[in-house]
Amino acid sequence: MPAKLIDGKQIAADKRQQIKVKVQELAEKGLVPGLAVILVGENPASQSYVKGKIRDCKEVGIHSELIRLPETVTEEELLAEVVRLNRAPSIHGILVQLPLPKQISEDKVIETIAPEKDVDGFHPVNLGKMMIGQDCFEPCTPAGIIEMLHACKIRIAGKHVIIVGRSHIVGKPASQLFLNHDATVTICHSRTTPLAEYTKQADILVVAVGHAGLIGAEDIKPGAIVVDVGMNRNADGKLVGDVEFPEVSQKASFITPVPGGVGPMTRVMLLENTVKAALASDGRLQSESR
Ligand SMILES: Nc1nc2c(c(=O)[nH]1)N[C@@H](CN(C=O)c1ccc(C(=O)N[C@@H](CCC(=O)O)C(=O)O)cc1)CN2
Repeated sequence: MPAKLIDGKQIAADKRQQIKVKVQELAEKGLVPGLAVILVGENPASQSYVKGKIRDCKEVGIHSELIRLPETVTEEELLAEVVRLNRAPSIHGILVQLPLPKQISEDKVIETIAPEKDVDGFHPVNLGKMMIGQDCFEPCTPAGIIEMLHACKIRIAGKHVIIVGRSHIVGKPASQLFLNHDATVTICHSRTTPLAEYTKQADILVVAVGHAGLIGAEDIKPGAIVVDVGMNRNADGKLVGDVEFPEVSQKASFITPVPGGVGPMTRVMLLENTVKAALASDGRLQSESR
């Protein structure tokens, strides 16, 4: 029987609706959540992702500011912008779109964002808190994956989760989040050989490498739950994941599509983190933020 589709687009749309209601309630209490997005340069993919984030904010009533800086901006100038936003009372969340040009240290930029405004969840303070199970901003892609599994009533506790990819944005934080949800976690990467010997053991397989066609039907066990985080353009310019969807969907029990799977969830978790940051900033409403 073919796998059930995990419809990230629909799950994210439902969640946006809930967030919109929450934002309206907060606005009535005098709190309008605010997100600042910094976009450096003209990378077409980044421009399109940022446009989507600003559109999402408008849809749910979050105040947004887009700060565009040229490709040639210096690290000092970018850091000064982050410091200004750290101090801006109407801004509760700051996101610097990645990747950044090579003259700028991404680590330095992320470490300059105030942890309480780090709605991307990339600051070492938030990553450290996540590691020890404290309340924090969880990185949007891993948090979105957990959220979509919950929405499909897929139990995580006790499952063997195999994550292929060890990036700071997805693989590493995803492994920690799954562990926090009582999964048994294995991380695989470019030096893991033979990869298929590992992926075939997964109850839940998360693939976040950026290599089209990396995982075929022979690489999974029957009934596995497959989450495809990959985003690649094929020869026809079509967006595809890391998983061979037509064949893998015949063997898996659940599968996420690309597009329409993890991507929309990443976007909606940013809105959720921004509302959380706004709530935490307001002494009157702090009890609602937990
Ligand atoms: N500061 C950050 N930079 C980057 C992040 C991030 O979480 N924070 N993640 C990625 C890009 N990204 C968000 O910024 C992102 C990528 C893709 C999507 C998405 O909705 N994809 C759609 C397809 C879009 C298309 O057609 O091109 C989908 O999968 O359906 C959302 C967010 C790197 N940088």
